Amino acid sequence: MVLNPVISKLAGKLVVLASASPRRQEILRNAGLRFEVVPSWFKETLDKGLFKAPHEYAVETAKQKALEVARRMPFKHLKTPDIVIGADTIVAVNNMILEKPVDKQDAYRMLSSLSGKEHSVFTGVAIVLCHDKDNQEVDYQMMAFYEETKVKFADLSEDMLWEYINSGEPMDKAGGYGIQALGGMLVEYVHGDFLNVVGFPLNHFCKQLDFIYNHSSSFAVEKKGSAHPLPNGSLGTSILDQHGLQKSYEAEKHRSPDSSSPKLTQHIQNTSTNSPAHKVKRTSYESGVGSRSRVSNSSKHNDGESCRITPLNRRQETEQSGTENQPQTQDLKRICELMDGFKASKALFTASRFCVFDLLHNKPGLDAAQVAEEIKASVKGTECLLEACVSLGLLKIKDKAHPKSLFENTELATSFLRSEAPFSLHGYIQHCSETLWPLYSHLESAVKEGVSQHQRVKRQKELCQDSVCSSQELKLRFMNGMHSFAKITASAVATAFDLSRFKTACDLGGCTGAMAYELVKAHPGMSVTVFDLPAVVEMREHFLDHNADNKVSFVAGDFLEDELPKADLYILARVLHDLTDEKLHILLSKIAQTASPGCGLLLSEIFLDEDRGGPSRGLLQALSLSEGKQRSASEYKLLLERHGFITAHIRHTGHLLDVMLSVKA
Ligand SMILES: C[S@@+](CC[C@H](N)C(=O)[O-])C[C@H]1O[C@@H](n2cnc3c(N)ncnc32)[C@H](O)[C@@H]1O
Repeated sequence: MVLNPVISKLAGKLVVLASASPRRQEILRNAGLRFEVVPSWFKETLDKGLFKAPHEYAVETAKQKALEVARRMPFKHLKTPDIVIGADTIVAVNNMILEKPVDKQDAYRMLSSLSGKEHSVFTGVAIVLCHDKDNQEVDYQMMAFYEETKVKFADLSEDMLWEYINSGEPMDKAGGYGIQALGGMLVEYVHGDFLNVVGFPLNHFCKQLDFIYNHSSSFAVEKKGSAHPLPNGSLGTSILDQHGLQKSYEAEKHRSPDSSSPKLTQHIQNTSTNSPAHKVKRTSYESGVGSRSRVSNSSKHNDGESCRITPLNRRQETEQSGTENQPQTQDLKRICELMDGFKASKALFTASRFCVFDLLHNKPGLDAAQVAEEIKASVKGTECLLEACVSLGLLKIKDKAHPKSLFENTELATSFLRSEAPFSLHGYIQHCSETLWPLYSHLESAVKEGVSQHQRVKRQKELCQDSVCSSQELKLRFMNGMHSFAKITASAVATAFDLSRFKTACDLGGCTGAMAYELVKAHPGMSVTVFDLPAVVEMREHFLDHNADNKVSFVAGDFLEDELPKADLYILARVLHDLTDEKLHILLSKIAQTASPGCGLLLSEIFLDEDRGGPSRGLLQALSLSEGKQRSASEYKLLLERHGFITAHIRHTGHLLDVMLSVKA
C-alpha cells in the first residue's frame, strides 16, 4: 500500500505496544500496523522536579514504559519482540504537568485550570529495537521523540464542568479530557497534530520509522541474526527545534550501565536495582526486574516463576554449549506460546466468569484470600489465578513494597474486562467460554467429519445433565456475546465510509441493534431498521438504547424467507460467513430484488488475505466449521457483483472487522 510504506516495513515483525490505551491502539490499528499489546508495569511516578521541561518528563516516561516491556517479554512471555513502542501523553499548562485525574475533585481542578486558556499536549514516544544475541543476551536500541500540540479551551461554566466530569469521561485521560469524544465540545481550537492530543502522534512516528528503516545506518534493523555490528555507547543526541519538534533523533545504544544518558541510567537503576541497564542476560532476569522487591517478599511468587522458566534455562545452557542455535530457540518459544495459548484463554474465561475484574474495580488492592472469600473459591486456586492474570497483563500488583500481593486491574482490564465498561468484552468472553470452547474441544471430530460439533456438544451436555441453562438463558448469552463484540466494532464499521446520503438503512441479522444505534449516532439523518429472527427480536428490551429509540426500529422475520424492509442501505455485519453458498445466494438475491439502483450494501466481515495466509482470527474462526466459510475481499466482491452490487470501497480497518461498501448498479 503506497500510503504506508514505512508501516509495511514492520510486517512480519513482532511489534509490541507497551500501552493499554484503547485510543493509541485504535490509531495504530487504523494505520494498518499489526501489533501485540503488552501494557507496561512501569509506574508513572518519576519525580517531575528532575525535568527542565514538561516534554522531557513525557519522553522519559515513554522510554521507561517501553524498556520495561522489552526487558520483561523474553522472560515472562518467552519471546523477544522486534520493536516495542512506548508512549506517554501529558497536558502542560503554566509549566505544570497534568496527568490522569485520580478522582472527580482532581478532574475539576485540572479542567478549571484549563478553562479559557491555551495549553500544550505533549506525547513522548519511545521506539525500542530488540536484538537477540547468540549468548542469550538481548541488546536494545532506543529512539525517542515527542510532539507538541496547542489546544485552547472555551470558558467553561461550572455547570458544563460538572456535567462533563459526571459523564465519567475525564477519569482515564491526561489533563482530564478526551478530545475525540465529549471533551471535543470544550475545545475552541487545536494547533498541530490532532492525533497527538488523542494519544499518539502518528505522523511523527511514521517519520521516525522512515528514518530508522530508510535513512539510518546506526540502527540494526535487518532480520534477527544478521544485525549490523553495533558500536558501544550513545549513537546520537536529541536536537529539538524551538517548536518542540524533534528534527534530529535521539538514539541510545543500551549496552552498559554507564550509558551516555545519566538520567536514563538513574531511572533504570531506580527500578531495576543492580542489573546492567540495557543488556539483559535471560537467565538472570529474576534479579534484575523492577518487581524484585516483591519477588523477594513473596517466596511463593518467586517459586512459581523459577518453576516456569527452569526448562527454558536448561535449554539455554544447552544452547550456550553450542549444540543449538538461535533460530531454534525462537521456534521453541513460538511453539510454547501455541501450546500454552489455551491456558491463557481459560485463565481469562475463569477470571471473567468469577467477575474478578468487576470485584477489583470496585475494591482495588485486595489480596488473594480476600478475593477468594468474595468469589467463594479456594485461596490456593484464587492465588494461582490472580498471579496468572498478572503475568498476562490483566492484573497488576498495587503496592510492590507490601508484604502481601495486593491485586488491582490494569488499564486493559478496566477498559475491556469489567462488565460495566463502555467497551466491555465480558459478554463475548462468556460466549467464547460457554459456546465456542466446547465446540473447539471437539476439533478433532470436526476436522474428521467436516461439520460443526454443535450437535455433539448438545448431546454431551444432555447426557451429563449439564443443560441447566434454559433456552432463554442460552439466547441471552448469545445476544450478550454478539452485543459486546458489536459495541467494540460498530463505531469503526459505521464510520468507515461517508454514508450521509443514505437516509434509511436495514441491518439484516442486526441482533441487539448495537450497530444500528452506532449508525444513527454517526449519521444523524439516518434511521435504521434492525431485522432479525423473531426469537432474537423478542429479547431486544435487554439492549435498548433510549437515546436513539425513535431512530431505530425492530422487525422480526427470516431473511431467507420473508419480505425484506425497503431501505437505501442494507447492512450485513458478520452474517455472510455463517451461510452456505446456497443460502448466501438466496439472501443476496432477495436484497437485490428489494433494493433500487443506487442503494448501498455495507458488508462487514474479517476479510482473509488474498493468499488465504491470514489473518489467523479468520482462519481459526473457520475451524468452528459452521455452515459457511471465510472469504477474501475479492471473493465477497465477486459474489456481490453476481447480484448486481458493484463494490465502491474496501477498507481493511486493521481493527477486528473489515468493511466493504457496494452500490446497486
Ligand atoms: C453472528 S450474528 C451477527 C450479529 C450482528 N450483525 C453483529 O455484527 O454483531 C448473526 C445474526 O444473524 C441472525 N440471523 C441468522 N439467520 C437469520 C435469518 N435467517 N433471518 C434473520 N436473521 C438471522 C442471528 O440471529 C444473529 O443475530
